[in-house]
Amino acid sequence: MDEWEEEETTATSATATSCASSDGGGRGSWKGDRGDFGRYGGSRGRGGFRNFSNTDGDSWNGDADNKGDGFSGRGGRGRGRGGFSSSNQDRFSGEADGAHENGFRGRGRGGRGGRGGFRQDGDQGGRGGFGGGYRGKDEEFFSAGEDKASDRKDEADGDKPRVTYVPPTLPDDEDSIFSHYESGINFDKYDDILVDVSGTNPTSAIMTFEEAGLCESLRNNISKSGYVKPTPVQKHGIPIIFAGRDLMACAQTGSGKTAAFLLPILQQLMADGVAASRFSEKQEPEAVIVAPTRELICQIYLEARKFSHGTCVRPVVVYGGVSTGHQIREILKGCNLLCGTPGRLLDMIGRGKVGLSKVRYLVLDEADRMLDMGFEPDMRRLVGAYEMPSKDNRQTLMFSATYPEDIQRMAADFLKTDYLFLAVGIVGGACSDVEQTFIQVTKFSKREQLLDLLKTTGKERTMVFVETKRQADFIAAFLCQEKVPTTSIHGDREQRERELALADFRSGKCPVLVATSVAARGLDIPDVQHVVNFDLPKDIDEYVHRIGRTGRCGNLGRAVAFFDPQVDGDLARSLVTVLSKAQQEVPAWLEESAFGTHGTSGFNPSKKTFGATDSRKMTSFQDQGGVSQPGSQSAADDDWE
Ligand SMILES: Nc1ncnc2c1ncn2[C@@H]1O[C@H](COP(=O)(O)OP(=O)(O)OP(=O)(O)O)[C@@H](O)[C@H]1O
Repeated sequence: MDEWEEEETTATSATATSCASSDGGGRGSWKGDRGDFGRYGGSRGRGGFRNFSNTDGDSWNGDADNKGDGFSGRGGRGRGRGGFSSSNQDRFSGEADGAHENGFRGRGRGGRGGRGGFRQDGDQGGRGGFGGGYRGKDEEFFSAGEDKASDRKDEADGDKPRVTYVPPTLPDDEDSIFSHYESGINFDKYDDILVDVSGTNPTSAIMTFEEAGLCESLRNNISKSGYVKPTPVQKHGIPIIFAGRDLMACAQTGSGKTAAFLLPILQQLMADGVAASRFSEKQEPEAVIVAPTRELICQIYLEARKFSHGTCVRPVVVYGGVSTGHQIREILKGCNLLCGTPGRLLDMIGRGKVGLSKVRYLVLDEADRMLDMGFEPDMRRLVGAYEMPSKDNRQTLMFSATYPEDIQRMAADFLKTDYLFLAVGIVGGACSDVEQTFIQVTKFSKREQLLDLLKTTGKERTMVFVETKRQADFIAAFLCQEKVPTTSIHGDREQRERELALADFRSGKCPVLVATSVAARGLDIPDVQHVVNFDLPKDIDEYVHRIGRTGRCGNLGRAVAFFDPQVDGDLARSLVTVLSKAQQEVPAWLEESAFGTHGTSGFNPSKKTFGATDSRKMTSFQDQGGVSQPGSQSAADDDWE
């Protein structure tokens, strides 16, 4: 066996993930009201909530056959030397006998950590070199695997569980590849959105896909995907990329940013006759795309696979929680466009399976997230990696719906000085197709309010966002107990559980998905009619991304937020700003909470960077009322603010 080869388990051996099953051992108890989960663990060595599925039916049958099942079993006992901290300020000590962030008390052993401490997914965590460990709220469990010697030592020692999960083989019939949901009644209203391109010598927009001069296979794939005309970010973004310019693009959630970068990249690779070759032990992709979460990068990969269908360009995806050996074998079949989460991508580079010398395009999706404190070091490692062309010798493309000013300034380090800034609509603004409602609550009334709400939504797909992984498990368990078919996704779940949870949600088997911020960005799930912010996030951008899981591609959506004045007061001003910029009614009580009893006269919306535009400009577009015309482009450095 090669160093990376390992025995694998396939998806067929995955345990169930949603609404209660019974393979968890059957000894523990779930004490619902106070969040005391007792021995709420599940399977060996993970200490997490996992037997949460009723594969036979829709609702969780908490009283009878599952009594004692599901929420028990043996939790993980970390024995790593490191620690685990997240932005939730929780801390897991590897010595703590399973009492990790979620407060689950595991029994028995399992999940022994290496140096990275808590190591949910084995081969991603705790390697030497970068120190490893869990980094950031609910996201990548990371290691970059530079220290191969210590990797091998870990593996040889059997000092860490090996990730053996191999995702199910993707269906390769055209119906599956090109399945899509319909754009909504407001799709044409995209054309009314103000667009601004700033920077020197901006390019002209295209109005149709025909004008883009795409090759036939790409045109066919676009049409099989149901795309008739480009969205504004595509109209402007595609020619900018064709012109070889670096780009920082901001457009509202669900407005087609993925195709805006994939189509021109694929077109240019095809035009240049790039073709995958399996005759190399080290693959050299021409394009590298990074995104912050596993599910999002998989989705981007599926889009790339769809658009490159029937061509010689081969996309590959790498992300944590999945067998490394499996992913290396996929890479070695040929790789022109590599999609990856940062930790696993750096790992593959460190292992010498991926070379960067041919990289022409580097794409950061959810760029503001990729450059914030959690991922910035990885991004700097990536651009500084051996053979990675300098920024002058590659095209760097950044996309997001939000761009805080400080992040924009830092992003400039990664871009050529003459990059273009594309703003479609209000930078950082919420999608106006999402109707936002706020309900004032107290901490103790939230669960009942949620239940009442879900009774009115019936089987419509609803995402319920909470702040912590423990809360996600707790609320999901509570809903299941109340016979609401529910599943959950968060960073403590194994990858196969995360994938199954999403699949159950997509299929409608579990129409309610309780999620942490791991699902806040980018996920494009058809027919999500509702988003509930059970807990509001601390950050307004996070709120904008969360509610953007509904109301996508011209469809209408609804977002309900529980506002607890004791906890959420700091967010009130930003919320008022988001609501008013999305032309939605601001409840008087929220305004009062934001500005006191004296009303809003003379207020300066949000101390935060919301509403920022191209940071190279000094004032804000919104604050000046905006002078750009729909679909217009400002000339170089036009003072459109
Ligand atoms: N021109 C188009 N015509 C029809 N549908 C489109 C078009 N462009 C994109 N879509 C579809 O719109 C949906 C949203 O696109 P996408 O996921 O790229 O949005 P996004 O802007 O990246 O959102 P987010 O900010 O949440 O990441 C997808 O289902 C995509 O296939």
